[in-house]
Amino acid sequence: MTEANASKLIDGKSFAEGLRARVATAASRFKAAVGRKAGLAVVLVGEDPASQVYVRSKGKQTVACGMSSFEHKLPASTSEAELLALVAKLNADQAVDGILVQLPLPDHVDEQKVIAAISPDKDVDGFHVTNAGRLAVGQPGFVPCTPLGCLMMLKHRLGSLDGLDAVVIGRSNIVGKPMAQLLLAESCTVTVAHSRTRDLPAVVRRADIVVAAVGRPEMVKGEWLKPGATVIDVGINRVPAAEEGKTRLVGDVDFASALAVAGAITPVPGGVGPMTIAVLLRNTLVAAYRNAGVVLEKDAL
Ligand SMILES: Nc1nc2c(c(=O)[nH]1)N[C@@H](CN(C=O)c1ccc(C(=O)N[C@@H](CCC(=O)O)C(=O)O)cc1)CN2
Repeated sequence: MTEANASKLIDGKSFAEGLRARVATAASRFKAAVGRKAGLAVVLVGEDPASQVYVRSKGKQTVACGMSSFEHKLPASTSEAELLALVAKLNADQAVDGILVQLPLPDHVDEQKVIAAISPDKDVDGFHVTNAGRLAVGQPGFVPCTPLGCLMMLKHRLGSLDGLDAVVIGRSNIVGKPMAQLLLAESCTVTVAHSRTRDLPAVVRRADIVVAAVGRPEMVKGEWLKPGATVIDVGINRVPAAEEGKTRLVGDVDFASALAVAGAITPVPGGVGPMTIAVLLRNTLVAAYRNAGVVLEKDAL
């Protein structure tokens, strides 16, 4: 890669490392002030291989930052009632500041019901309708980790986002909608594009900021972009590799063609993904401070 292109990369891995270091400092201050570690409970139902990797990584990073990790691994046959009972137990547990139920859940469990059962003050995923509402009206709450990580990287790269045109491709509750809210709160002019959007390339070409969260491998092409645009690729898609039987990870953006046109871009892997877990740790610590009634230093995280 040329030096000019290398300078366009937004390195989520090293950004996440920096955030984790700040979380570790604030976690040790929390322990000194409150007399216990901040704690995160992660619940995994079933044996989805990717989810197992993410949950293991969450546990390891939680401990590495000086917080307590409580892992609950349940069989795929776990009933909705059993899962709801565990969530109720974790809601009442004083050692647990944050609760995360790894998604996706098996088909027989109603995801929305489970998310609704998590106390909004421990909902470090920011998926509860109360936190979605708080974000929509600009009240403090928990913001979903992936979009908050994207916003942190955008602000670090661009400074003020005031008045910029942003296009978010994808309208999921977990990424697209909260991402749009966050960009709106930064005074961007936001368009949310989706599968029914007419002439998507023309919509994308207007944007200073493109966030691709559509779940379709390499869909966004370089020729769609406004020259110099900042591109955040949320996609994590496993596709067949050139070598027989192997797979590789690609985003929702066609990286090679986009790199030639963009001003800045997140790679996959090593872009948005690592930030998702780092922001989870950040949210957990914020929850711990709030739940303990202790003030977290401004700009500590
Ligand atoms: N309850 C939740 N479930 C899920 C979430 C979430 O935020 N909350 N997000 C995703 C999965 N996820 C975290 O849970 C996650 C995905 C990807 C990464 C990551 O670091 N990806 C790497 C590549 C990893 C690989 O090689 O497969 C990267 O992009 O560099 C971290 C966390 C769905 N479920």
